[in-house]
Amino acid sequence: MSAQILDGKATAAAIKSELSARVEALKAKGVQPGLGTVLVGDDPGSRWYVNGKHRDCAQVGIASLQRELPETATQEEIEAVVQELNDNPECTGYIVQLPLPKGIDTNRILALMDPAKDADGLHPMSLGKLVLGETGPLPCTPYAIVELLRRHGVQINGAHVVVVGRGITIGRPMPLVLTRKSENATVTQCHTGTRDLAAHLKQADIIVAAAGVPHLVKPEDVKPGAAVLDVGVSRDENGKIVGDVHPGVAEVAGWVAPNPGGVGPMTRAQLLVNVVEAAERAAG
Ligand SMILES: Nc1nc2c(c(=O)[nH]1)N[C@@H](CN(C=O)c1ccc(C(=O)N[C@@H](CCC(=O)O)C(=O)O)cc1)CN2
Repeated sequence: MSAQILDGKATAAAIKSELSARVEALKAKGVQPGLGTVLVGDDPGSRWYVNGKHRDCAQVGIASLQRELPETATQEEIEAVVQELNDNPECTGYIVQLPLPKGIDTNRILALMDPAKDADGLHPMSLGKLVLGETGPLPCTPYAIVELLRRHGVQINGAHVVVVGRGITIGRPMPLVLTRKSENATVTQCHTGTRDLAAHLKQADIIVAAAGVPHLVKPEDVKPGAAVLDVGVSRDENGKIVGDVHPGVAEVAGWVAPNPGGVGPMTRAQLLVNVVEAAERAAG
């Protein structure tokens, strides 16, 4: 038996169509949402993600403000762009594309952003709100994962979720999102230093694989019927994505979020949700 697909492309398209109506309603009140992006350096993957975010904005009626700096940009030059977006009234929300080049203090850049314009949920104040159970923007990929599961009817309430990874955009915030009363999951956080990862994975109703280790999750590690979301990105010698989940897992799991085509497109859609929600909050 083969797993059902958690189709991120189709689900993202549905979310974007819902957002178009909400953007129209904002415009009718005289509010034009505008997403800013800060891209530093020439990593082709980051450029692709940022261009995709602006294509999405055009589709739903959100204005775009694109800022680019060379790989050699200094901390001060990046901070000047962040300050400009903080002060720019046309920018209602923005993101700094990660990772930043080596030598740049990422946490200092994130902390300098106006928290009211944090579209990524990665400002220390937004992460603090998440810990405290207050309303604020959620980090886009954890938000995307919850929404992808919810819209496919996969039960999160009471589920045992094993998250593999501890990076800033997924692994760290994921358990905070899943253990909120509204999601009510029980979470085990694993990472590349976990002893006997397979024993933890075997217990999971839902697996979120975000370690960046090709084919880390193998078919024999997965409980039959579990939902498995592949969020790891490694590249083979031809530049093709190799995920954290072995293709054979689809024969054991009940649900699989493929990579590409699963959580990635949903991450972009949830960024737009954050932009629209912030504009709605500001419009009152
Ligand atoms: N400031 C941020 N930086 C990064 C984030 C983030 O949420 N905020 N997440 C990732 C990159 N990312 C968004 O920025 C992202 C990753 C993947 C996709 C996506 O649609 N992927 C496609 C495949 C694309 C390919 O072939 O390379 C898919 O999964 O189908 C969108 C956005 C790190 N940085």
